[in-house]
Amino acid sequence: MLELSIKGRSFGQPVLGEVFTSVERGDRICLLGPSGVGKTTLLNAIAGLDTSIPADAVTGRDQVRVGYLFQEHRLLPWRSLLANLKLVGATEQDATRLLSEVGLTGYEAYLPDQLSLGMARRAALARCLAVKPDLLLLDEPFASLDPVMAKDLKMLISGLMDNYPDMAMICVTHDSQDASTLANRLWYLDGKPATLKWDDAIGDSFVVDGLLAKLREPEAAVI
Ligand SMILES: Nc1ncnc2c1ncn2[C@@H]1O[C@H](COP(=O)(O)OP(=O)(O)OP(=O)(O)O)[C@@H](O)[C@H]1O
Repeated sequence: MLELSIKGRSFGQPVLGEVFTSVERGDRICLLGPSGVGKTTLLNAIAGLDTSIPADAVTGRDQVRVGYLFQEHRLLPWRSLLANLKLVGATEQDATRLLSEVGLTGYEAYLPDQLSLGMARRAALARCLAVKPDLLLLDEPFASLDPVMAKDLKMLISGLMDNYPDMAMICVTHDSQDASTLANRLWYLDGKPATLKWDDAIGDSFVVDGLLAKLREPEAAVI
């Protein structure tokens, strides 16, 4: 679906190094890596938001609709949830259904600021789905949520991925458990400049933890 041949990205100093990989339909990728390594930078490059990255570094993007769940919800605060979804092209019926899919039936007329953080994030997720994405980019969707809300959102995302089997997902997280709950593939980004030190299918959390421990060893091999 997408071929990445990113040559690098610097902000004064190099952040991303070469990233060559692909994303296929149905991929559920967890993107892990140390804080500040360049995970959001990579998502922005994939989404086409970073104009410093040449367009031909991500082949196939013209045919791929992207839904991007940013760290902050970015809903228009003066519009109702229903109106926020309609603004990106959803019909009234689809917007109502999507809000129901994320557990927000009854909140259609609410403004984003009238919601809890977890609810606002679910509303933003519904807006992502309203564009009928082929690729869902999730940037730390569970950050700042209490454990119960985070678990609910994880189950919601996992269920959505089952309901939309052709959709691909790249989810940035700091929690290796999320990789085994949500993903079938792991990207581990590390180094200065950062490259993918691991890009492969994954198994359970025990395997992920062991793998990450190995990758974090200073002499870890670069793939
Ligand atoms: N617009 C920008 N201008 C200058 N520096 C930037 C910009 N965007 C990112 N950076 C720098 O690039 C590096 C990588 O940032 P990025 O947000 O991609 O990391 P991250 O892995 O997503 O971090 P975290 O896990 O803490 O969210 C950081 O050192 C950051 O300061």
